[in-house]
Amino acid sequence: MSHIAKIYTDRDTTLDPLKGKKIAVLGYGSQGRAWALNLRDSGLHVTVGLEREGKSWEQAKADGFDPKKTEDAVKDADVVIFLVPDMAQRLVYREKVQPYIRDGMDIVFAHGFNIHYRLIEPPSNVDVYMVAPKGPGPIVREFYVKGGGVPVLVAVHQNHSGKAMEKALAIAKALGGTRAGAIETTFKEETETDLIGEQTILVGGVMELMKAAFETLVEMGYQPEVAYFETINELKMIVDLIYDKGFMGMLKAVSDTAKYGGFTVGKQVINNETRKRLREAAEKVRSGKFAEEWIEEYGRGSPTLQKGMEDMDKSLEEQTGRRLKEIIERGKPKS
Ligand SMILES: NC(=O)c1ccc[n+]([C@@H]2O[C@H](COP(=O)([O-])OP(=O)(O)OC[C@H]3O[C@@H](n4cnc5c(N)ncnc54)[C@H](O)[C@@H]3O)[C@@H](O)[C@H]2O)c1
Ligand SMILES: CC(C)(O)[C@@H](O)C(=O)O
Ligand SMILES: [Mg+2]
Ligand SMILES: [Mg+2]
Repeated sequence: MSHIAKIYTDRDTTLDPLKGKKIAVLGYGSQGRAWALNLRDSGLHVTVGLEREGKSWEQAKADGFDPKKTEDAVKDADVVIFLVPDMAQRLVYREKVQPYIRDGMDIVFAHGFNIHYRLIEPPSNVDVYMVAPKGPGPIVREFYVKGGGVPVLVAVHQNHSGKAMEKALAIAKALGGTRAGAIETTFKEETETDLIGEQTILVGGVMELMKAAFETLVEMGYQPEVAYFETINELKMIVDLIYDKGFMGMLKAVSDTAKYGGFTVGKQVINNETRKRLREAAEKVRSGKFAEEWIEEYGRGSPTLQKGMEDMDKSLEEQTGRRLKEIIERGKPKS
């Protein structure tokens, strides 16, 4: 199969389609704060819309915004960006956005969940598009401030104006995304790959593999501090090498003993059985069954999510990490 993705960079993009437009950023959390700050620093007109006064409201004010109630930010806006949690978007849309939709408004997402699974179905007289950063919100901000940018995916669901992709690319540019690159995709591809990625590797897979390795060493009687540095702290350095220089660059930096053990034992730990389960998890996303399960869990007050957070907070690995924080901080490069 030969396919080359369409990738846009700063050279192919302009902020013009959004200049002078009023942009409402709904939510001021992980992505909301990064988007509001990056878009404002790129010269766009941003208003932060929030449900109520509280932590986000205070943070937005501290960052120099004058936050408004969601509906007030929306009433005035040309472009409405959904950066509240995925599960909260449907209600915010129904109660605070839908009543104020005007012809030619833009509805924008950072992840396709609510459109792909039809939880939000905007009318046909608006543009619906997505700019999905391939990285956590604080990194989207950090890279931008340091002159770089986190790569993004861009997609158009509804192109009422005929200019939806140009506007998606303008947001991608203002976010810093096109300093790296913006890959064109669909809501379906972004939604499914994002969920599969975060479950099987980025969040779920990495966390469980680190925990399993740490707990195995501790069960065998090794010191938790030694186990922490071995199975959790050093992973960043290995991943950074892969990030900077690819797998070959990483392999060249580790010993032959590590290469040989890695090639042989890695495949025994992550074996065909693991790949089968990875595929099953991916199919569960693709069939919509995961979305159904998550919506149901959220409807019950997210008990599993809350327990996961509580258990992790109390875990020996997290406690050990906290105890070693001073040492880890002291060792970090200073520039
Ligand atoms: N977190 C990430 O790094 C990341 C990366 C890529 C895409 N996304 C997508 O960005 C969007 C926002 O995710 P996030 O992780 O930044 O969100 P978040 O959990 O950090 O959002 C918190 C913000 O939403 C507000 N909020 C919380 N509950 C709410 C409710 N019930 N109703 C209205 N507002 C509420 C909070 O006050 C806060 O301002 C999602 O679509 C997500 O999939 C997130
Ligand atoms: C940062 C991630 C994991 O890539 C994002 O997809 C999220 O949902 O937070
Ligand atoms: Mg995600
Ligand atoms: Mg993601």
